[in-house]
Amino acid sequence: CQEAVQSAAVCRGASDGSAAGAELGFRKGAQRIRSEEAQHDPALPPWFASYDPGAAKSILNNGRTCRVVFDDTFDRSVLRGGPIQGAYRLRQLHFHWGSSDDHGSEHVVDGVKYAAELHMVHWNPKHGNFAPALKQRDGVAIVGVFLKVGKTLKREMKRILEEMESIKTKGKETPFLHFDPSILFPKSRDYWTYEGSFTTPPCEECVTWILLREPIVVSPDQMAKLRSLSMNTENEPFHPLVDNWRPQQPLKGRVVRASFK
Ligand SMILES: N/C(=N\S(N)(=O)=O)N1CCCC1
Ligand SMILES: [Zn+2]
Repeated sequence: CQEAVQSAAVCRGASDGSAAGAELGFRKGAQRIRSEEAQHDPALPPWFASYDPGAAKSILNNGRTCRVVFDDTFDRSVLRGGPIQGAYRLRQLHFHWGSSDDHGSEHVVDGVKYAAELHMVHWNPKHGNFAPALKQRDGVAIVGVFLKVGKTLKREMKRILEEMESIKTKGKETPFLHFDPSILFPKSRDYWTYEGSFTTPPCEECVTWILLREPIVVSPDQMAKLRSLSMNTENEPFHPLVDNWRPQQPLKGRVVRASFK
């Protein structure tokens, strides 16, 4: 079943798989980052997240990931600076992870696969709503954070992981209030950025990726908590929710910029 999760979600060119589609699809899917080839851009400013803890609403299992949802009806929790213009609203965060610690991230850096990857999805309110923003090249900005397994636990992940019990199966959702997700960020604000797409089909090419260089460290128990989720509903046979990552796509000549030397 995990294979189905992986293979069903490869981002290709146009849905008809045509050559033209392949050309158009050059932004699709997560990328392999080669730090040597990333171009340091000294003009790239720092990025800033100013999140209102009161914007947190709920946490859910949709059978593909665990997602925390935020109120994005006004500029309440926003991302600014970095490669984006203006303030993008935080809509949700979710994770991708593997069945073991040696894989799970959607981006790969110099051949390194991390155990998991956190995505914080923001959208550009100049496009009115989230749905129309998906049709725009400057519609969405996603901050990606790698999770590495180490000896220490990430205390700031505790609240999210404590909720795994109550969202064990697909379709479960529970209130999740007073949470500022900026506590999940690593110390360093160094990042890579490139113009890409969502990693799940139809892989809209509307995403400015802001991929943080420094991973956060979580404990083996914390990773096990994430892997304790199920893909199935409570009335279906058990299928562990693991390997919800997508195969990386070749960069195809796209430029990845680095905010650091
Ligand atoms: N694929 C996605 N995010 S991701 N994995 O590219 O960050 N999304 C699809 C709709 C909302 C977010
Ligand atoms: Zn994602």
